[in-house]
Amino acid sequence: MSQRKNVLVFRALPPDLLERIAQRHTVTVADPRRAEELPRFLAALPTAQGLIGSSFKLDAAALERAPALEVISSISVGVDNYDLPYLEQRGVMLCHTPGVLTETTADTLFALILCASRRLVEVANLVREGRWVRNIGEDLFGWDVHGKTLGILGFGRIGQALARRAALGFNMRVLYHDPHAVQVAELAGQATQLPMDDVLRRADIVALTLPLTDATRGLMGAREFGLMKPGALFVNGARGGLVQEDALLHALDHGSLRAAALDVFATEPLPQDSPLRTHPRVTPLPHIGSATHETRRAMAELATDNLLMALDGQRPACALLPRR
Ligand SMILES: NC(=O)C1=CN([C@@H]2O[C@H](COP(=O)(O)OP(=O)(O)OC[C@H]3O[C@@H](n4cnc5c(N)ncnc54)[C@H](O)[C@@H]3O)[C@@H](O)[C@H]2O)C=CC1
Ligand SMILES: O=C(O)C(=O)CO
Repeated sequence: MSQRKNVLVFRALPPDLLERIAQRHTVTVADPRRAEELPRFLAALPTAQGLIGSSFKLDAAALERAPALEVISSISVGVDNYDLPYLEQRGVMLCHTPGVLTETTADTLFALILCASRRLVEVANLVREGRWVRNIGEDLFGWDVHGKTLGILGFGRIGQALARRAALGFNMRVLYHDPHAVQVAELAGQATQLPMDDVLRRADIVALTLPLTDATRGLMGAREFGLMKPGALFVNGARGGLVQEDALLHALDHGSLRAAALDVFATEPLPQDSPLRTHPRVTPLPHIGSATHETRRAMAELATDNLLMALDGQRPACALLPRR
């Protein structure tokens, strides 16, 4: 039996998974985003050997307070909340949850495309608010999705799952840009790799499915929105920091972007005074890409497995750091 260690759980876990961890290790549960739990979180950091959670920025300054740390098990595939060079230099293991959320997140992205194109929220509100008093007219018509060209920036797990839905289910042409992508057999002939600017110029719908890193921060700015086709739809299901939000708003109000469908924002939760919250041509979602019962459960299970393996001195398949 390996040594009992200190685990700090910084996001709610299902009780049975918490119990699995508690059978082997000493657990503190404290969500630093709740003001009343922050003192407990800070008090547990100095002795924590394992951290498990998500949606909280753990930068070098925060992690300096955790000198005993051996592993962070993130309940997410995106790892932009962590300072990777710092973790690497300290030799802290970082694990994440790739794969188990791919299909659900691609479903969400496709739902966003359909929602914004067919103006589903707008017309549902019309019915709810008792404003459906005659047949709707052209002012509320939407735009077809089938047969259009979808541009995908980031052709990894989620980008490819989105492409499958588009090409195989909706007869769409798929253009993508990804410096590291390999063509997937089932999409051969239906998805074409192009330079990013060409994807932007030619797509009716542009979707972001790439990670937020120092190299991709602010990727979509005035120049990039300016390259997009007049009347195009912009969809972000990856990270808000990929987009210069002022440039997006400018493209909506003064450029020729038709609409934006966004699951993610530079600051989350979206501030009350953000113009993106109420813009009539923005469909905003509260970062629900992976938020189904089944998928969140699968993510929590995988993250728990990763944590327990790492604390046992093994390297889980989902370890990103230390690099091999
Ligand atoms: N909205 C939500 O709830 C969710 C958001 N995400 C976000 O989606 C991202 C992607 O997830 P996966 O598909 O699993 O990751 P992945 O690693 O399988 O795919 C990302 C792809 O982006 C590519 N890429 C990197 N830099 C690029 C660039 N400059 N231009 C074009 N492509 C570039 C990579 O080569 C890779 O193929 C995550 O990092 C996360 O931030 C993931 C899950 C849920
Ligand atoms: O896993 C991620 O990166 C998310 O954004 C939430 O599922």
